[in-house]
Amino acid sequence: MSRKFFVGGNWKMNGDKKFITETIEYLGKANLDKNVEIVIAPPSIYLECVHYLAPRNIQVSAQNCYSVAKGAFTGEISPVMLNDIGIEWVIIGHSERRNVFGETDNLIAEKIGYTVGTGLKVIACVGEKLEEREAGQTEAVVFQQVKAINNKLTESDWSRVVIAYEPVWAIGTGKTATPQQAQEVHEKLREFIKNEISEKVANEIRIIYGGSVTGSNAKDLAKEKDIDGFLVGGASLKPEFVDIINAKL
Ligand SMILES: O=C(CO)COP(=O)(O)O
Repeated sequence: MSRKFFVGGNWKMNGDKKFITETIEYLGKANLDKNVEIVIAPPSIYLECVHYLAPRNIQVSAQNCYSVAKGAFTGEISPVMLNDIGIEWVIIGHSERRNVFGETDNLIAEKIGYTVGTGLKVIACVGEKLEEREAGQTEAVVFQQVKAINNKLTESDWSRVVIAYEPVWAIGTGKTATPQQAQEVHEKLREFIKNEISEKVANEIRIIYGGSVTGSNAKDLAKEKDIDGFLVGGASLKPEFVDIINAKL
């Protein structure tokens, strides 16, 4: 079963108009692996601008959205409105949303369920904290996160979802999971999905890794059989993002 390699660049709350112009120009000129699905996620205020400027081989993602179409939810982003401006992807459940903004497994599952129903595609993030890993709870935590999402999805909805395994201890810390550590969790997640959802979903779903991915560690991570791509934070703001996209070449 071959799954298309997927590389997402999560800019988080970074970038300005000058950065966008320069980055789009740089990515537009770069030689990018044609077999890779590439998605960049700028802050919401720049979504339309990046969508307008981005070369055709690069899709655009929001970093978050809410679980209803419209209403009295000051400051929130509607999946229906993302569709309206031509955005195809949304990151939901990022660890910064979970840990800085207190989003629960349940809220994240609600958001993913609603968003996939509107026709958008979702990068659903899961991952354990350092203390959970040290307590031997990694599997229990990520399985529970996936289970909560599955409660809100049908089997066919999963074709619109990419799972990003992002161990919280590896995000923005420079402490990348080793290829073996990441592969181990990815493999277990795939097995869990096979038992909990279906063999088809387990075979087809992309499970990508995030957490201090760089131009120099991407190649080794990309060799692992259950690592189907990356969700990149800091390095997606730098020219080395191209090396990450091209990690399979
Ligand atoms: O959170 C991440 C991507 O969503 C990872 O961030 P870093 O690549 O900066 O560790």
